[in-house]
This record gives sequence, structure tokens and C-alpha cells, in this order.
Amino acid sequence: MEELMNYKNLYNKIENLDIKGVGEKTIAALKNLGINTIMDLIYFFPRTYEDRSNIKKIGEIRSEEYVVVIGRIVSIENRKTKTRKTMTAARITDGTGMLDLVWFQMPYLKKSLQIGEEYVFIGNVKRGYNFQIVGPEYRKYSGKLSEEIKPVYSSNRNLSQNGLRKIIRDTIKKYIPYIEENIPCEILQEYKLMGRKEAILKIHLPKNLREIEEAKNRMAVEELLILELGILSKRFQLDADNTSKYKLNDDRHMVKKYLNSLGFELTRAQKKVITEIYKDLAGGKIVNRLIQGDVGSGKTIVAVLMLLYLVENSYQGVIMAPTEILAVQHYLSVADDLAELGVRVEILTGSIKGKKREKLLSEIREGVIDIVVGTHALIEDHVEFHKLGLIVVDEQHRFGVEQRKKLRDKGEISNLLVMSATPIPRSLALSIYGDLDVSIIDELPPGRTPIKTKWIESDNDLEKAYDFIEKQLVKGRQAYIVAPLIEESEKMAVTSATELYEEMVRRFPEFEIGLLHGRIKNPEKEETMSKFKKNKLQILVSTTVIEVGVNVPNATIMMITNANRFGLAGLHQLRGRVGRGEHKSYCFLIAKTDNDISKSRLKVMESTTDGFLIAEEDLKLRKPGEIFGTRQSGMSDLKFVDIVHDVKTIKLVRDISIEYLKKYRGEIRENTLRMDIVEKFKVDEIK
Ligand SMILES: Nc1ncnc2c1ncn2[C@@H]1O[C@H](COP(=O)(O)OP(=O)(O)OP(=O)(O)O)[C@@H](O)[C@H]1O
Repeated sequence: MEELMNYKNLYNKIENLDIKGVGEKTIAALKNLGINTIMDLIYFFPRTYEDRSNIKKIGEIRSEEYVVVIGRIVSIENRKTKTRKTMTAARITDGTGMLDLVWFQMPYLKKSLQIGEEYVFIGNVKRGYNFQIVGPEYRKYSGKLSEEIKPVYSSNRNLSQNGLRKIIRDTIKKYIPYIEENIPCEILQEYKLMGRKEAILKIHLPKNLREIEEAKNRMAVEELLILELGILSKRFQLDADNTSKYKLNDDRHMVKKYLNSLGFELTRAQKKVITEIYKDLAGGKIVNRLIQGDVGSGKTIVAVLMLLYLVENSYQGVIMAPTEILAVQHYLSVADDLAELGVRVEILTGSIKGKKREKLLSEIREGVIDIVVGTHALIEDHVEFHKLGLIVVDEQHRFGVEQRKKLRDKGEISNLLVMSATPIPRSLALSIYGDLDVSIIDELPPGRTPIKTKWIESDNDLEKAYDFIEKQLVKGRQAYIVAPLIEESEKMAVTSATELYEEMVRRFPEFEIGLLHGRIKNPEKEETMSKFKKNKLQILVSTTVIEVGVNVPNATIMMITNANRFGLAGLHQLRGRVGRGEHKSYCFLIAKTDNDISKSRLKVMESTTDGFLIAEEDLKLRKPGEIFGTRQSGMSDLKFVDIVHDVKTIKLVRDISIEYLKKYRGEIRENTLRMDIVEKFKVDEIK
């Protein structure tokens, strides 16, 4: 068996782990931690280290963080919670302050932890009424910490810290000989990086903190290299194959007609982006492009023009939206205008059923319908096209790479435009959307006045805001009122939106008011949107379904209740629903909060409407890995790279990857590296 072992075996299931004392129960516990292969276990790195220089004084704890503290037990008792669980609550001190500790369903702790004795406690500090740690690990403090730096892993109830330490130590010792270098030698040398085996050893079993840093740096480059090469090699392949695939007639009569009907000039930025896309289309190239532009910058129009260009060349087009309401919105905004040009646009969503659906499907198949607007229902296998030429995906972050691919596979030519209003810095965009070209609309249509934003804390100010809204309505404007964001349950969200609606009906008896939430289905939803668009409703009370893409230029008021619950990007998107026409617009953020981060967000919103500035602030306020769009890109799996602060490294590795691929004509020469990329992207093979 031993002789047959090779690098590939490290990707074997964790059940094959051959370590003394590791049985089924432990394997189950490891799987619970997300460890599915032996490699996962080797790459299960410590979240921190227990080290003498790393002990936190209780009095110095300022924020929620992972800490190691040494404290004497002051009190300990068992209580019953409302749900009849046993809760053990202890209070400790180290002379600099007090810290509360809580465990659930572990009543025996009251006996095993002695008042007056000193213990080492490790865990995540949370800010409740006081600072506290829920379920900390503990061990008796012998009066002296060993010189040794001990790794601290995220263990769980079924696997103790010490148990996990031992398994990982044994695994490393046994399997390290089979680890092969995966960073090409030339890159290791040029950037003076540590070897892979050495780095793994130093991260799990370090001698000092400095060597951990060096090892982490190497790992950061490794994980970025795998990610970037994975993304870019696909891209390389695509470009290499991307010779002339089709020929379009360049007459553009429909495009011109539509442009003339708009009643405004395209902005310089819109024209620039259109030229970029035309260039690919005219050369018969497959378009694979992200159009990024702030809310209201006019992305949709660019997409519609491109769709028309393909339609007049007898192709079909698709606009795919992340939610039904957005699909409805897109449909309403283009169907009538395009019908005048003789273009047939239809909507296909999950809630269209029965005969109607059958008819639509057959018309799509026969090519009678030119443009289909829809949700993910469009990816379903039985939706077939006659001659699909262009897919427009709205808000890429809600669609996975796989979903995009499935759609593209339906096309005769798989041109793809992704529209995103998430303003991320360009360097980051290039990495996150590594497989797409990027076009940026960096200008708003002329005549827009910045939206005035006010954060409202008191009931008194809220009353004034309602008075103000009334005046705007009397002037003929319209208002959005966004119900509290409730993620816990849809039912609660519906209740709260309904209550808010009823309150508005009482407050504004002389105006027509509509309600939208997740439980309202088409065609009622469509009707409400359409009425609001036509100003038959003056107020629209809604859950966040209106977040992206809705376009009613006459609406000038956006009121967001419990605004502290939203992130900056969400607030910016919502606010972007107003200020889309000639009238001055206003945004009220209703929030009572003591949370410092929420307060900073609200202040940022009051101070600027610039999406890029907001994105930068957002990056500062958020934890890394939470950024929009990162989930599908693999960015969120990064363990060593902080995509907010390590932009330089990201850029460097991207450049290294491009160089490498150019040099070897898109081929990854190292077997180990190739295998790691294949494993990461779960694809069959790469070139
Ligand atoms: N060049 C322009 N001049 C004047 N108005 C424009 C121009 N381009 C677009 N508009 C108008 O601006 C509004 C916003 O445009 P559009 O819906 O295309 O923006 P968007 O970037 O898709 O917005 P969002 O990301 O917020 O959904 C629409 O009412 C549109 O008609």
C-alpha cells in the first residue's frame, strides 16, 4: 500500500486517512468541520496560536475577536434558559477586568471548574451586554505557559482541541513526504518564496511567530496562483478559440431607430462601451464582457441596443434577472418601445404555468419571440431557442459561473454581457471577474442632481419626513417605502411589510398605495409595478425586492426603515432607485442604533452618492470575504488573502499568471499545479 501512495492520493476521501486511533466517529467529526479529503485536513490551518506573547489582557479587549486569556474563576453557576436548556455561566478575572463565559448543556463544568483557580480560555469574544465568550475551550493553567507555540484550530463539540492537534500533527508527519511543490520553480525563486512542505510544517508546528508570517505569505501566493491560473487559463482557451465565428450585417437600422426614439444623447461613457462591444461583434468574436456602472448610469440601454443589433441579424436575445420582480421591471421597460420596432419581447418566469407556458416555450423554440426576459427559469433544460445570439445577465453576483455556462450552452453563438452596478475598484474587478473583459460606464447621464440623504433617528424627525413626503406627493412625485429587512423568515418579512403598508394607508388617505413582497405572485406583482410606473400608485411599500434595477424616473423619495440593517452596497442600490429623472430626489434612512459600524455607514450615505467612494468605504467597514460577487469566484475560499488589504498581492499574482500563460501558450506545465487547479475548480481537466 505504502509504495502505491502518491500525491494524487492526498485528494482521496478522508475516510481513507490511515492514522492510528482515528475511527468512524472522528472521521464524522472531521467531515463536520468541512474536511472531506486528506488534503483538506493538511490544509486545515490554525485560526490562531497560543503563545506567551499572544495572551490577551481582559482589560484590553475592545472588539469582537478570537482570544486566548488566562483568568481566575470568580463565580460559576448553572441556570435554565427559556428553552429549558442548561446554561453554565462563569465570570473570570485576570486583574485587568472581568469576562463572562457561557456554555450550554455542559452542567458538569460547574464541578470541574473551580472557583479561585486559574485556567487558559480560548474562544471568540462577542459583545453582548458585556463582553463574553460562548463555549470557550479551557484547560488548567499550571502557572507557566510552555515555550512552545501551540496552534489553535476551529474545533467542534465532537473533537477537542487537543484531539484535533494530535490528528493533524500525525497526519502531517505521515503524509508530508507525498506533498509535492505546486508553485513553478522559476516563480519560487524570483519571489523568494518558501517551499510548500516547509510552509505547511511551519504553519501547523511553528517555532516562532515570524516564521508563521513567511509561511503564510507563500500560502497566499499559492492560493491566488491556483485561483488566477484557473480563471485565466479558461479565458486563454476562450481567446485562442475566439476567431471569427459568425458574420453580422452591419446595417444597424433597428439600433439607429431605437436611438432616435430615446429623446436623449448617449453619454460619452455609454458610447465608449458600445464601441468596445461592437468591435468584438463586428469581428465575429464571442463577447464575454462585464459592464460595470453605478446605479442609474444607463447600462440597461447599452444592453438593449446590443440585443437589437443581434435581433436585426435574426438572432434571439435573453435578459436574465435575479428576481421575478426585476424581470417584470425589465420587461415593462422595454416591451412597448421595442414592439414599435416590430420586435417581440416576452417574459418567462417560474410562475407562468400551464398552457401559457407551453405556448411561450414553443414560440421561443420556433423563433417567433425575439427577446425573452426572465429569471433562472430560463436555465431549465426544456427552454430551447431557435437561434440564441446574446445573453444579458443582470447583476452577476446572484448567478453562479455554472448557471451562466448552462445558459450559454443554449445559444447558437454564446455572447454574454453581464451587467453589474456593484462598484468595485478596477484592480479587484479584474481579479474577481477574471474570465470576463471589463467595460466601465464611469459617468451619469447629464442633469442629475445628487440625491439629498438624511439619517433620521427621532420620532419627531420622522414626522417631519412624512410631512415632506406628503408635499412631494402633492407636487406629483412618487415615493418608495422600504420595509425592514428581515432575513430570519419570509413570513415575518411579509407581516412587517403589510403592517407598514397599513400604516401608510392611514397616514396618506388621499393617495393610492401599493404593496410588494415575496409572497405576491405574478400577475399581481406585474400589475402593481405597472401601476406604479404609470403613476396610478403614488407610494410603493415594498420589501427589498426593489433593490436592483427598478426604473421609475418620477419617483423622488426613497424611505428605508431600519436602515441600520442594510450594508452600504444595499443602501446604495436602494437609493439608486430615485434620482433617475429630472426632479431632485431625497432619501430618508430611518435608524436607531448604537452600533458604531452602522453609524459609520449611515454617515457615509449622508455624505456621498458616489458609488465608487461608497464601495471603498464599504471595503473598509466590511470583513474581508463578504464582498459582493466573491462567492462564485472562489475569492471567498481564500484563507490567507484578505481581498480588501492584499490588493497588491492579488495584482502581482495576476500579472505573474498572465506572464506564465503567455510563456507557455496557455498550458500549465507542472502536473501538481494542474491537479490542484482541477481539484479547485472541480473540472475534468485543463490544458
Ligand atoms: N444618456 C442618457 N441620457 C439621459 N438619460 C439616460 C441616458 N441613459 C440612460 N438614461 C435614463 O436613465 C435611467 C437609468 O438608466 P438605466 O436603467 O439604463 O440604468 P442602469 O445603469 O441599468 O441602472 P441600475 O443599475 O440602477 O438598474 C433611465 O430612465 C434611462 O432612460
